[in-house]
Amino acid sequence: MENFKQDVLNYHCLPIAGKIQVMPTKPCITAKDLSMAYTPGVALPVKEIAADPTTARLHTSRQNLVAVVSNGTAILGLGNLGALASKPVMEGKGVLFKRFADVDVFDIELDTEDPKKIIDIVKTMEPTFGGINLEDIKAPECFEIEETLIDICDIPVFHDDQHGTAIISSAGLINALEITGKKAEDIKVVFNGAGAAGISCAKLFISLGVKYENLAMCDSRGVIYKGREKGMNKYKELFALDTDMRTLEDAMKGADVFIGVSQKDCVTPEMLLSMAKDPIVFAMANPDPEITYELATATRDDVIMATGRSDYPNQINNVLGFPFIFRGALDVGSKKISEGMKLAAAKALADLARQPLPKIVKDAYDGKDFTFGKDYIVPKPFDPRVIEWEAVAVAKAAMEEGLAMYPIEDWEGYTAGLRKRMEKFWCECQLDE
Ligand SMILES: NC(=O)C1=CN([C@@H]2O[C@H](COP(=O)(O)OP(=O)(O)OC[C@H]3O[C@@H](n4cnc5c(N)ncnc54)[C@H](OP(=O)(O)O)[C@@H]3O)[C@@H](O)[C@H]2O)C=CC1
Ligand SMILES: CC(=O)C(=O)O
Ligand SMILES: [Mg+2]
Repeated sequence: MENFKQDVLNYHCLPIAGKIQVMPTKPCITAKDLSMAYTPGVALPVKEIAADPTTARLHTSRQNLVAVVSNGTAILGLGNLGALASKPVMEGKGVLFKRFADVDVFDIELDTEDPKKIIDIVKTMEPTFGGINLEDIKAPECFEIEETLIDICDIPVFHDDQHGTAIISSAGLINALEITGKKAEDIKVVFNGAGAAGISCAKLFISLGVKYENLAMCDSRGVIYKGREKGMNKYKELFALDTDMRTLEDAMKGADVFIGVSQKDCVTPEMLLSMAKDPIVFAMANPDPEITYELATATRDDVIMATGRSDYPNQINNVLGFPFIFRGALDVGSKKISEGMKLAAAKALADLARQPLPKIVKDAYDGKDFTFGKDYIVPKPFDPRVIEWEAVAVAKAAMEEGLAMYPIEDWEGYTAGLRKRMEKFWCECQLDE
């Protein structure tokens, strides 16, 4: 553990501080290059864009540039540690955007908790970016911020902790239900955490067929029930149950599914033992889950267990979402990321996990094979097929909903282009046919 700590700090510090840098995409070596990149030549694209703003897509890097915006009020499960402390996570999101989907990122850490200020700043930055990924902004402020920005911006605005998490956990749920033979309409689901991630996951679960009355939501004060007065807001109110249950312990009895988007160690072995047969447990608090993988699997051998971490089976983490969802949305020039696009992403991920694994993925995981089942319900982030399945599904859904400004006609060509584009990250590997 001590070694890992030092390795992580060294990774961040050496050989240069931080995890991302800006690189030019054009040479600037000769006097002619200089006169084109900068004045006088640069005046030409300026005039083109002023005359027709859509040409910014051709003359600038805007269409491939996403702002990862945070104020550090809900950094992972570590809480409100402020804008500056959130920067390693936001740089990390930038690394993942680039590494998994070749999307460029500026991380923007805003030193304010005032939703109106955040809305104003982000809206003002719209000319710079092709999309906005909000990150680690706590509930309930995150809802107002995202809803308003979606309304007033002409580029996709997506709060990753809400929808990224909802998409991946929906993919995991679809497959865990298939494995256990349970049906969405019949299951009892308990949420621990009624913030950004919890509320959004619950909404997407409802779209998958889970019934409102079978969904018990808990927050730091326990079960959210009708008539509760303390610690409520209009988003929690949507899920208030007519029930006598008051504690997480009450809610867990007989439940089929537990979704943890709260804090570490909230779930005890006794709670897990009180769940129904073949329980599905997604303990997604980061970096430490609501119950550890070791404890959960030692407590019950029929559990389907997932965490948000990469060092255990079944990583349910929004890394499987935001890079690929933005890739698809940016490529068709979608102004929004709709419910249809989110569901398409979830279904693509669920379908992909059912396919046999190519060699490249086994190689990335020390030769291990993963077959669809209890310990492999969602694809691995290093699976190069994720971009082809998920970005394509998202782009197609945007087109079907009439949201695409730049529709794609040649899907084979687009998919081949994605594969080519990612080759620089996979240069030493070969895909099995
Ligand atoms: N695996 C993944 O991909 C992701 C995981 N997460 C994880 O989910 C967690 C929440 O993130 P997010 O929704 O953005 O944060 P928010 O701050 O928006 O919400 C946190 C919620 O957790 C509740 N909570 C806090 N402590 C407890 C507790 N002891 N018992 C029950 N509920 C509790 C809060 O209750 P109250 O409303 O009463 O304050 C609140 O409802 C974090 O641990 C984060 O790392 C988030 C996004 C993605
Ligand atoms: C994964 C992530 O976004 C979080 O835990 O907040
Ligand atoms: Mg987050």
